[in-house]
Amino acid sequence: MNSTTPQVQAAPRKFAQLLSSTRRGARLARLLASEQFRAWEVSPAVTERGEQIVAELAANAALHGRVRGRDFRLVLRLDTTVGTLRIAVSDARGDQIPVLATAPLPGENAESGRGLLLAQDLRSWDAYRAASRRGRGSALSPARREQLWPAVELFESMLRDQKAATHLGICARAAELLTASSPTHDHVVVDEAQDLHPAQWRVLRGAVAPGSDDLFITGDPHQRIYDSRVSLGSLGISVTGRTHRLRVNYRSTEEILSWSTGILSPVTVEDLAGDGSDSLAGYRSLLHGRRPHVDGYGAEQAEVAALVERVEGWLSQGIRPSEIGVCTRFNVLLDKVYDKLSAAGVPVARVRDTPGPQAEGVRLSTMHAMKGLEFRCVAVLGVTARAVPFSREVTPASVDALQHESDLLRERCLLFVACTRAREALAVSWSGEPSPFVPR
Ligand SMILES: Nc1ncnc2c1ncn2[C@@H]1O[C@H](COP(=O)(O)OP(=O)(O)OP(=O)(O)O)[C@@H](O)[C@H]1O
Repeated sequence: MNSTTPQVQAAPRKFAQLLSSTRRGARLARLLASEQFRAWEVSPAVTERGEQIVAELAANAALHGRVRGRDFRLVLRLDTTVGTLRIAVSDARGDQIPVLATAPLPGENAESGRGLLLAQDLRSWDAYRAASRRGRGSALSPARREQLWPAVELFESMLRDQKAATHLGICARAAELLTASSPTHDHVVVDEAQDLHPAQWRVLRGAVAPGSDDLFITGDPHQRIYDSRVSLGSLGISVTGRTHRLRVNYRSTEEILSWSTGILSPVTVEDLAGDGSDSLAGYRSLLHGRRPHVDGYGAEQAEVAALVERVEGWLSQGIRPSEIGVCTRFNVLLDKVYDKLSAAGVPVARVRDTPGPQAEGVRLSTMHAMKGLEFRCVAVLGVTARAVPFSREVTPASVDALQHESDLLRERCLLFVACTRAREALAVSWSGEPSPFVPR
């Protein structure tokens, strides 16, 4: 059996069909899936990927898992709780279970461990075989690398066939072109540096010649919400003796700041340059206000109802709707908030629709999209043990203990980012069991 899960937002549905283990059956699987995605109004981008996945898995079931007279099974499922489309193809050979990998495949976003290929700019089998994971994450054995390499080549050839490229692939190519040419810029200013991938750093490094005023970099390692661990020195960016730490916060009140700092206080965070640890010691605000409201509810409905009341309370104090931000881990809960606030006559606007500063409406956003924003009042909803950390985003400790810790830290930072968007008032809530990251 094979399965995979591209991301979408859709209502809960299931489709299951038995098909003959033949080329014709595999073709039919693709057509049926395509029809089903259309009926479910799945976005064209996800439909396209979904069709390819069904075609690949069904072809494998017909080719490698064939048993005369037995069908293979296609199951499509839209999961509303987290907004995923799950595709499962079970071949007819239930007696021959494939060997499961004990470690996850590398993703795109880290210097070592996940994303090794682009992070270290590895272009050939020889380079991949010799690459070091720099003591982070569990090492991949030569045998496992040998298994993985054909998948890398297959992926790249599929991209070539479709004349497509990944974002980081384009960065790698851009860096290559810049390295081969003269620098294109005199100065480069970088913000939110903590979330840049090594492939993106290489583009910036290539754009400007090393010098005293080459790169001006700002970032906060406590706000790292993507898996981008970087050693700037190894990318030719020297920061030693050139850094300045900003310790006064002019955005949030001391009450909001010290409560939010409690989210990160149990852990150590690697510094921006990737050569040591950073801390929030001495980080302070000159502003004062009320302590954050931190509340648990028995059910999500009650939590959303309380949010509506809280927003109405803020509005009655003369705060404009656009000065209020509401965020959640997932769009599913955000949709419910949207409906309830609208039903109560409160204007709303989604951050993903990039409303201009003049646009009316309480801003609704996922925690990820809150990065870099600020509001007079912020409500962070759905801070449950199930959502933060979100287990599907966390590598099991049994697979890779170091990656597990790193994934948990990223989820912790996400909550920190969401809470520190508030200037004057912060309300944090959940229903059922609270997130273990909520300070006690
Ligand atoms: N020296 C200052 N005096 C008064 N207000 C300031 C000062 N510096 C910044 N601010 C205010 O503090 C808030 C945060 O500033 P800014 O967005 O530059 O911070 P930041 O470090 O980029 O934050 P983050 O990385 O968390 O998004 C803004 O509302 C800004 O106007």
